[in-house]
Amino acid sequence: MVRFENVGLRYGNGPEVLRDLSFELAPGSFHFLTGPTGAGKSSLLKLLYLSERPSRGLITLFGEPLSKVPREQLPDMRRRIGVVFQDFRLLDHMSVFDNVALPLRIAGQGEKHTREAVSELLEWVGLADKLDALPPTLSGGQKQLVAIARAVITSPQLIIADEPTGNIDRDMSMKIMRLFIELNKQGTTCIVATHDWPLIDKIKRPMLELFEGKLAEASWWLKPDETLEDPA
Ligand SMILES: Nc1ncnc2c1ncn2[C@@H]1O[C@H](COP(=O)(O)OP(=O)(O)OP(=O)(O)O)[C@@H](O)[C@H]1O
Repeated sequence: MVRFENVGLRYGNGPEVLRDLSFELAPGSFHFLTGPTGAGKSSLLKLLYLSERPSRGLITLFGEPLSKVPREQLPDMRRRIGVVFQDFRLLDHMSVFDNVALPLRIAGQGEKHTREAVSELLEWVGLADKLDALPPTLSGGQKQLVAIARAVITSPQLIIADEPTGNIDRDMSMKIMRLFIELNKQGTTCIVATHDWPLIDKIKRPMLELFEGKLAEASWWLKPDETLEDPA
């Protein structure tokens, strides 16, 4: 699904903020991405959702080396990726319904299909009663649920979340993580950047750990005999 080979990233003429990254995310896997502030987590995710290009090394996404994908095909590739941000990035002047519908409308889907898909997803995240609400009237957790519904409405193969539970209370954080786990069980590959150690500890999934732009040698991985349990 994703392969990095000796990838480095620098912004402009600055120093490399990511160095010698080599790893693979198998189709259907779930990984946490951790590391201290400034270690490069968001930068690594930007490479994954095609918002930055590597300064060196090779990234292969969906089996295709990115350096060989023509620029005009990048939007198609981007549509196979759902992204969730810590600050939600909802459009405040649009209703919850319209925010979630937006990716389908941009893709030119018919209104009947869009209505059905949006209703189903808002039911799934537990916001069926908030269709007409404007984002500023929602709690942080509810905004994140809307952002997740919007991220998955195009049925992406890869979900990328950058600190999705930052500033969200514990119960809602668990609910959000359960949604990612449900998506993963349906086959979506997930990578979730977080500092939330209690969540990581509870959910027990493989982890990529960044320190000063490099992957730690001793990232913690599930032992082969350790069973994955659903969070309580
Ligand atoms: N657009 C940019 N231009 C220049 N430097 C940047 C840019 N974005 C990030 N950086 C630098 O890259 C390094 C890694 O930043 P990044 O945001 O990827 O870290 P992070 O691990 O996500 O941090 P945090 O946990 O605080 O969000 C930092 O030194 C940061 O200053």
